[in-house]
Amino acid sequence: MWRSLLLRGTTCLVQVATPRLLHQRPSPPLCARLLTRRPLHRPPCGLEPRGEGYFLAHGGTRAFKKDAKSSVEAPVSPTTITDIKQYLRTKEIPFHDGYSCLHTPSIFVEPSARRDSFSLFVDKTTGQFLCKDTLVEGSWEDLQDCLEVMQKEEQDFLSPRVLLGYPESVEEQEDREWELREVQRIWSSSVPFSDLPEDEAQLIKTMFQITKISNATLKRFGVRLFKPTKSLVFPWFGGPDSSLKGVKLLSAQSTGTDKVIYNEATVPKCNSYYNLFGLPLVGRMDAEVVLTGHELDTLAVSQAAGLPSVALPRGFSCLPPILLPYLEQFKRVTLWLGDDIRSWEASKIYSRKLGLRRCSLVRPGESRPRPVEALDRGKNFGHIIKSSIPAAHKSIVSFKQLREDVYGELVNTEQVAGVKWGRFQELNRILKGHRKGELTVFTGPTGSGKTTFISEVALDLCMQGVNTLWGSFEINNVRLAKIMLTQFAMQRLEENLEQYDFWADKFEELALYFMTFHGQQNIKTVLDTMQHAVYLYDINHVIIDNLQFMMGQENLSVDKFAVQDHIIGAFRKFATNSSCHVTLVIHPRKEEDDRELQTASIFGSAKASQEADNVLILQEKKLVTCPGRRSLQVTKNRFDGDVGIFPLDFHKSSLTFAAPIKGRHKLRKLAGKPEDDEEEAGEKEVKEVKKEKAAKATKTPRSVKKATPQTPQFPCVISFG
Ligand SMILES: Nc1ncnc2c1ncn2[C@@H]1O[C@H](COP(=O)(O)OP(=O)(O)OP(=O)(O)O)[C@@H](O)[C@H]1O
Repeated sequence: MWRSLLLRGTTCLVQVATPRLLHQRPSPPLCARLLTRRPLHRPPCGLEPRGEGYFLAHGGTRAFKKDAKSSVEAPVSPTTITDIKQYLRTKEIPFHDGYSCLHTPSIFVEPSARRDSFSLFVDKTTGQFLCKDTLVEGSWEDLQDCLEVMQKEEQDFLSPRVLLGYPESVEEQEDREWELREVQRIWSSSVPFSDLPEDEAQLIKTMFQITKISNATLKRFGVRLFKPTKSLVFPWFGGPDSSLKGVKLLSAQSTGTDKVIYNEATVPKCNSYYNLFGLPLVGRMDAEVVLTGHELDTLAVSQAAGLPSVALPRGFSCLPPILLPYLEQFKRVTLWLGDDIRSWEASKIYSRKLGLRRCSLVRPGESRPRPVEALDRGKNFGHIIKSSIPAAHKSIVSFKQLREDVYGELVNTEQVAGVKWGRFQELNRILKGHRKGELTVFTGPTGSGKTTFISEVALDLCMQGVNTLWGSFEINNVRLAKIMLTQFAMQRLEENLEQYDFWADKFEELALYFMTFHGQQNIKTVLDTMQHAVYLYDINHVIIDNLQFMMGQENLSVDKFAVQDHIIGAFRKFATNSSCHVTLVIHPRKEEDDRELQTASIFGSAKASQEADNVLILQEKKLVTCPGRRSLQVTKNRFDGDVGIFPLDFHKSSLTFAAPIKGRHKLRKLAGKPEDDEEEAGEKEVKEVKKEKAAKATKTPRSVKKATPQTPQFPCVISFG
């Protein structure tokens, strides 16, 4: 098969003979989402893969496939590090074995002009490559193609200008130009701190609780003030020419108490904002860095510890692999991402990406707050960084090594219980929260609303910063996204099309991804894709709707329930190993008209029910007084044993669920260990009846405002000018 690479500028096609591709297509690029200002008539796009685009850059400007939401496909030919090394050796390409990447000489720079002889980085996990000198990037297959061309044409380098995967549409070009203008406009109308009158500078510093950060530090990092919104402006300088690529604006809002809420906005939008703030100040020979979760923390570390420090672009919510090459030079990386359990968990996960042996982690605690607070409280930074814990852990540990972890769990019980739902207080009450690494099994009668309900449950978490991946095998991604968008906007957008762009723009900022599978799938392919997405997008929650779509490919000559057990076991293992929550939708094994479903209605064997941490059942009958009304029953909760059931009202126009109005229904909480209740959950005498507190939730109308993501990871929109 011949593969085409479009030659930019000359518009001619180069055809590259790649025998390897006779049997397989290269994996499509994993695309970033681009800021869009879409005219209303345009339909929602990009939920399904639309042909193949390549992820190659041109002249320092990234080319992105324009997708409204990211779709994730299975890596067609999962590349192993052994394959990559083998290939490079056969092509006689020298390489260094780095922490997360292999380093090779860039084939996009003339040999005589190479500043750094090893400036092309190949990700050891995915094979994605990036040339730091030219910013050309692409898949492993793209790189192989380039090498084949070079060899065939006996060249010793390729011009980066020849490579661009797909032509930019007029609209894309307009968007990019608009962004550039916007970045320039904000930057040029912002004022350096040193140009502000002293009292004004102090006032702003007080607002942001950074009174201890000196003007000199702010100046070194180029932080400015954007007066119209009283926002701090953090610049993104990048590329070989260190040009201005974007800006992040941080605004502070007082809550009346001594707490301050920060709102962030970036241009370009957060999903294509790849700034490691502080990077331009890192010297070529620096071997140590402190990685923080916020620009202000990086300022604090730099000032107080005198160490190089860089901040992740989206807080601790993700570490995009495309940034890994920039961290390769460091022999020691200290991760000091925040002061809570979520940032601590994230630092453990990111140290795997960065290479465990060079990473050490600052454990959050009373004496180790986040850096900007540590500066405020006069903490000893040298001591905190020195006492960070090596990420590489031994297989066997003593209680001495665990005691801090145990203490951390005891003092942070609320955080340990997981992320709280914003819309489902009853779930918070029973399950306490949504925790990493757990497996939830969810079932309900056919057509009862399982997909609709779990969609809102997952959306709610996603809005709290839980990076989410959907595997919807039954309904296609466009329909699923439509359901989610309706739930997000809490209204029928069909009747309010003029609001479509407003909600779609906000929805697009959620860290929400979709697998592009439809129909029967092989479990291994699905697990490979999930693994891939966890690495690329730091996914915390995967929803598989539903398990039956993995059964068809397995050998059903063996016992069907044994197959189901095997699949559930595989998801269980994935959840544990990847620290990722998996929610598995399963059709019930049997449905009888006059009985509610039970845990036993789902599983083939007791072994399988042990694998799940949580079992949730959407009940449709009998347990409630009104026929047709649904209830959500939790029949297993490994975290603390609480189980229970609560009624749900369905709002057809917004496709959302809510607790019914006070007094009409009662929340029933079943006492005892969940295992005891499994058989009798719906029939047993309810031992503990609680007055429904849901009134609180219903008193506050679920307004449009509530649907707006407010977390620091997903910035609110600030309008400029
Ligand atoms: N509580 C409810 N009351 C009435 N209709 C509902 C309710 N929940 C969902 N629906 C509607 O029922 C239809 C089926 O919903 P959904 O696809 O979520 O069910 P499901 O249980 O996932 O179906 P399946 O068993 O086929 O997987 C949809 O049109 C949805 O809007």
